[in-house]
Amino acid sequence: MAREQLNSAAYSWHAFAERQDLAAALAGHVAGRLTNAIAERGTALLAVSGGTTPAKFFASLSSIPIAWNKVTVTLVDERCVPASSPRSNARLVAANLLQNAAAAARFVPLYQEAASIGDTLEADGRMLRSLPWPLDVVVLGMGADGHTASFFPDADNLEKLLDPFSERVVLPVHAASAGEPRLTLSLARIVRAGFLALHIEGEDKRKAFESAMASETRKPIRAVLDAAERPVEVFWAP
Ligand SMILES: O=C(O)[C@H](O)[C@@H](O)[C@H](O)[C@H](O)COP(=O)(O)O
Repeated sequence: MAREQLNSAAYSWHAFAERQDLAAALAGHVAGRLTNAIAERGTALLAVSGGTTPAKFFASLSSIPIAWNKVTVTLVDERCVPASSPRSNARLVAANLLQNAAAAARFVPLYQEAASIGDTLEADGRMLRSLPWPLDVVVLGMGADGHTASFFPDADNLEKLLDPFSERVVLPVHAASAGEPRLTLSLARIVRAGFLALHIEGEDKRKAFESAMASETRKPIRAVLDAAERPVEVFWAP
């Protein structure tokens, strides 16, 4: 059960005593939204984040018996590394989400090895534009620096990444703090999602989120909340 629920115009806060309880609750919400989308339009489009936080949530969601054969899964962002790399978000999703019932889902990666990032972008742009937009569900993570997706505060094209009116689907990211070059869905695509969740764990991230909400300096996570068409559902556990 959620321990506390706080609301503001930009977000709803759902706190859980245990990370496993959060994983089960978030998985239930996401499965319900995907099922509604399939009922309404015959298909559902889900974008998930990578990193170290989502594994429990992915495992819980993978076991829920919905019409996964009508679900397309893609990534919020990706490191520009081969799918065999331990840094790959596609590898994380394959190993943790596209299992059990969810193995029937279609997965569309963000990054495909190519001669250059430019070639990748062109191929991705074509492939991703063919997806059944808009996103029905997006699950974001957040770093302690207030980044989400690959909207890193030190990205050399941050203004373009955070443009809520961008026509772009996927954008390249070069940021010293990101490690390798990244690809990310544009903020404009993310904020139109029917259900936008932020999944964070630990005291550091709770403090980072609260700081980003209170700070005059607009962190990327705040830009997403401000531009979101619906309140963002924040799921947090210690
Ligand atoms: O590719 C990524 O790393 C993610 O998409 C990124 O946005 C992630 O959600 C945050 O960096 C939090 O990562 P952790 O879950 O590892 O703290």
